Amino acid sequence: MRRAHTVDQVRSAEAELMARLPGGALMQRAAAGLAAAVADLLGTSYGARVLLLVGGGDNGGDALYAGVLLARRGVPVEVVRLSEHVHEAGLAALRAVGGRVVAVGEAHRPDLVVDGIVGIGGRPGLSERAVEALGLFPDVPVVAVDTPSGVDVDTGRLDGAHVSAAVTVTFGTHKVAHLVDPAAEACGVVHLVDIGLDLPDAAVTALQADDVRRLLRVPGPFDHKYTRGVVGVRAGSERYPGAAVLCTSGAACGMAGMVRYVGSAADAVRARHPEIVVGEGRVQAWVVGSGGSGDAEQALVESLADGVPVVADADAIQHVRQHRSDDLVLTPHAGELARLLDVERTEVEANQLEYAKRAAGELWCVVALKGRRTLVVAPDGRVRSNGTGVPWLGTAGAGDVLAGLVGALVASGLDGFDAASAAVWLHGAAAAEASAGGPIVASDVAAALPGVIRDLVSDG
Ligand SMILES: NC(=O)C1=CN([C@@H]2O[C@H](COP(=O)(O)OP(=O)(O)OC[C@H]3O[C@@H](n4cnc5c(N)ncnc54)[C@H](OP(=O)(O)O)[C@@H]3O)[C@@H](O)[C@H]2O)[C@@H](O)CC1
Ligand SMILES: Nc1ncnc2c1ncn2[C@@H]1O[C@H](COP(=O)(O)OP(=O)(O)O)[C@@H](O)[C@H]1O
Ligand SMILES: [K+]
Repeated sequence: MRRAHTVDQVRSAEAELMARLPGGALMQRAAAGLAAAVADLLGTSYGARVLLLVGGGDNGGDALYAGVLLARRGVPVEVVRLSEHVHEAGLAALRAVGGRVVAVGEAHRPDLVVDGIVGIGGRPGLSERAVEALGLFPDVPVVAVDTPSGVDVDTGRLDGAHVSAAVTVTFGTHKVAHLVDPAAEACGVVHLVDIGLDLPDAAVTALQADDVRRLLRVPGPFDHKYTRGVVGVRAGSERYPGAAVLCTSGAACGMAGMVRYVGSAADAVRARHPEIVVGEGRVQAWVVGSGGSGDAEQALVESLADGVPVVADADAIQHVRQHRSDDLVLTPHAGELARLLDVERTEVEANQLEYAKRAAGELWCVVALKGRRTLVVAPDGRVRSNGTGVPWLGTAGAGDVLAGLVGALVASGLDGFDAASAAVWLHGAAAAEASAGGPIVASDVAAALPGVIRDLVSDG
């Protein structure tokens, strides 16, 4: 499990640890991890240069002490100071090993820029001088120290100018901005350096393969189709029969013992999946709304009447205020969540954590806000951010497959929060597998699911 903590949580843990260690020890640990990551990126190329952009806080101190370690290994290091007062001892140590302070405009072209402008003490946005310094070598990759400067660390929002890093080296734990878009995208690849912090429960987590494996229910010797769970799908319409096929394809990933289908696209569903049973019957979970068009409200009402958990997708989502349940999973994209909350789509895209939490709290349900990093939020405020997937997954019908998959996992016995988080992980992994770097359509994602699940459960 990857864990992200808030700035306050990190500061308390740091204070506790610092009280037990000699002064400056944590900064030395951070700097050593940072220098190692930078050296790795520079590789063996002789004479590779590093430019440090250094602000007035301890983030700049980390950058300066990492510069010391790099300079000792023969790397030419230059520093642009972006504050009147930078970490004096760090600067003196760097000068002592040959590091040079240069004015903006005097710097040699570096192979890497190190962003030590601000870290967890930073406010969103950047000063004009910082923007100017970053603009000197726009094509040179940036390694961000702890967080890309300018992002809102506790929310993942972007508000004004910010660093876009190729790599972010962070200390002690991930921060929320590393796992929540749009800031997460600005972090590039995130590398965590352990500095020995003792931390409380995380604000945001990200499941890894082992976590998903532990959640999945593998059939035992005495299981049969009914003990494994039956998932019902009410999806598709005259207008969108394909959504019924895609949603049932996700449901038919093999994790439930049976899939039932109710709706107007029965012929298309049967033609693709002869194993799917058409017609009403007992189910352990319903999936409703994918491509449901005008029939979605009726489908939602009928599904809720069964008193089992319901996954509401697409057209069903806008009706959940009128038809409430306390065992509901919503799978909106930003546009659908915006409609539910009566705000603009761009607002939701810019404040993903806030709006996903708002909907989960207001409607007391699980919300999976789909996107590059899908966020799954429980009504009690727990948040999981998904790290699998590829941009090729942004293709019509991919959401229908996901809704069916969430339903299958709920029917197999997972609660809505675990089902949604495991499903988005598997869905993203299946997309990556199917894509292998190239284009895919939604059916390819569904087709790749059993193989991804097989590899996962047989790996453990
Ligand atoms: N604590 C620890 O044990 C450890 C901490 N570690 C490291 O310390 C970092 C936190 O250091 P920090 O607390 O000194 O804050 P930091 O992020 O450097 O910035 C604060 C300074 O920036 C300024 N400023 C703010 N916003 C700004 C903006 N938008 N644009 C420009 N300036 C802005 C603000 O000045 P102000 O404007 O408020 O006067 C203030 O001077 C942390 O991320 C990690 O790297 C590691 O060594 C491990 C151990
Ligand atoms: N840039 C992206 N990177 C990774 N995944 C993406 C990206 N864009 C969209 N996705 C994923 O693709 C799926 C699209 O679902 P959705 O928007 O509901 O499409 P549809 O309604 O056509 O089925 C979601 O699972 C979403 O998380
Ligand atoms: K930084």
